[in-house]
Amino acid sequence: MTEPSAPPPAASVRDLVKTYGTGQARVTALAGVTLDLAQGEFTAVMGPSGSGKSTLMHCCAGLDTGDSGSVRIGDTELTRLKDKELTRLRRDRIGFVFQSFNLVPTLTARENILLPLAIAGRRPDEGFFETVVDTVGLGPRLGHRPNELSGGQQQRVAVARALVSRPDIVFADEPTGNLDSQSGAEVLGLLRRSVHEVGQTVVMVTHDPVAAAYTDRVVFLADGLVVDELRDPDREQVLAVMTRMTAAALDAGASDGGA
Ligand SMILES: Nc1ncnc2c1ncn2[C@@H]1O[C@H](COP(=O)(O)OP(=O)(O)OP(=O)(O)O)[C@@H](O)[C@H]1O
Repeated sequence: MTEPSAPPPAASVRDLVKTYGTGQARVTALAGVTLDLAQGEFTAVMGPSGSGKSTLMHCCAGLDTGDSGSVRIGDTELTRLKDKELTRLRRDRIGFVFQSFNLVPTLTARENILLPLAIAGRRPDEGFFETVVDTVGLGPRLGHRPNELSGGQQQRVAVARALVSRPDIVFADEPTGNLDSQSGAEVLGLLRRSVHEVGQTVVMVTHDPVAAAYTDRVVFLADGLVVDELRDPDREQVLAVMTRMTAAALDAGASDGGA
């Protein structure tokens, strides 16, 4: 008899290297990242500007490819997929939330939420649609167009759109970057509920220690490598790691300058 095995990670990255440019303009964005993202967990990716956060997220989401190493979504190895298969994987198994909402201005909130399913030719599961709309708290505003909604409400529509197809993993790139703190808290609370109540896997890039404190785990990048992580973080712990990383970068800069 075989033992029941633990579920595979929602995403796993092995020795991922990504460079941009050539010659003197060559930049190493990812220098060999290895990382597992567990199913049903809310993970934040943090690190200084230029540390590789967006590149890592884009490679994990099949929007960009590394030079070497591997990226899996579940047990699908992305580097082996042809363009069409990658497009289908992004459409069917991945959800996105962007800093700038990216809603279609001529469609209502309801139509925006259902758009990815319509594009995929899938019928919405009415029960789950209601659950998502309840969780997002948009009921009376579903008939409104984006320009009739506040920034926070627009981002909640974008989160609902990412959740409604029940993707294997949702990638959120600074989802609260354009929001005031109250609206940001609503969006973060929503993402956290989607993880803890619906079992969604969410990965979020953020610069904000308050946002990171909503997550189960924070992974810190510096110079294209994972350098630290925290479990069940609070804001002070996140700030302490960020301060330590800034001091280490200043030290390294000072010794480079002295060399
Ligand atoms: N298309 C590109 N062409 C050239 N260099 C790039 C490109 N995209 C990213 N880079 C470089 O790769 C490195 C990592 O960039 P990336 O955007 O992943 O960092 P980040 O941590 O997301 O930064 P930020 O917090 O400022 O958004 C940086 O040095 C950046 O300048």
